Amino acid sequence: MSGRTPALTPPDSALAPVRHPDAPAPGEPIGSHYEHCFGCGGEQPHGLHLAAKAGEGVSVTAEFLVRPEHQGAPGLAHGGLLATALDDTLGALNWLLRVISVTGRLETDYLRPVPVGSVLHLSAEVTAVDGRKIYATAEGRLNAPDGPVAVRADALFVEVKVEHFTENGRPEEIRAAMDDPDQIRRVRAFEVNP
Ligand SMILES: CCCCC/C=C\C/C=C\C/C=C\C/C=C\CCCC(=O)SCCNC(=O)CCNC(=O)[C@H](O)C(C)(C)COP(=O)(O)OP(=O)(O)OC[C@H]1O[C@@H](n2cnc3c(N)ncnc32)[C@H](O)[C@@H]1OP(=O)(O)O
Repeated sequence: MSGRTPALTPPDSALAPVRHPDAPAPGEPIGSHYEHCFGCGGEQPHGLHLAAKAGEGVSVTAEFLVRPEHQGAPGLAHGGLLATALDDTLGALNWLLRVISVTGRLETDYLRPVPVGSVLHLSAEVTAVDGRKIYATAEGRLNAPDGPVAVRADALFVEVKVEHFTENGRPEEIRAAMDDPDQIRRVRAFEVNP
């Protein structure tokens, strides 16, 4: 069902995505792109703590345990957080392409309520690339990798340079990131992209 609106439909000129030769092997953890990220950062106490793994081709998987602090209605996950989980899983695809990109557009379908205590099994894959535009799709299944689909999304990510962050982020966080050797190492991984 991807490509539901024109903005998310790859043009005929779009290319099939190519897995970067240095992408993590299938099953390997991808790691957080930023320790304070709300989606995947380990240093973010209120975050979702998503841990993505590389899949086959240009795909990733992740798991999200829905906790009481994620509620929108009694005992049910908030839809915005579910969109965040999809968005962050899609963001992990950057490591398979070795391209830095940000979400330009995210369209989400909510198919089933997601109770607190559920584990959402997320998967995402790039479907096409057209210049800087990366078309991708994601879904979240309830409690098992082959459980019922509860949420899904189509997305357009747009490739950016590292200046997207350094020129727009609040200076104090940018300075801290640039003083953090681990963060610099993560960004450098993208600079070898041909
Ligand atoms: C030292 C510190 C470094 C820190 C960095 C840390 C780690 C780096 C490594 C990886 C991490 C990277 C990302 C994070 C990953 C996961 C987190 C989850 C993902 C997110 O949470 S990420 C945050 C939310 N995200 C934003 O904060 C974006 C705000 N936004 C913008 O910054 C601009 O808006 C931008 C850049 C999107 C485009 O701007 P732009 O000027 O570069 O390019 P332009 O506008 O020309 O668009 C080019 C072509 O995309 C088409 N296009 C654009 N937008 C579209 C839309 N909405 N719908 C349909 N088509 C669209 C145009 O139509 C055109 O298409 P065409 O070429 O065919 O004309």
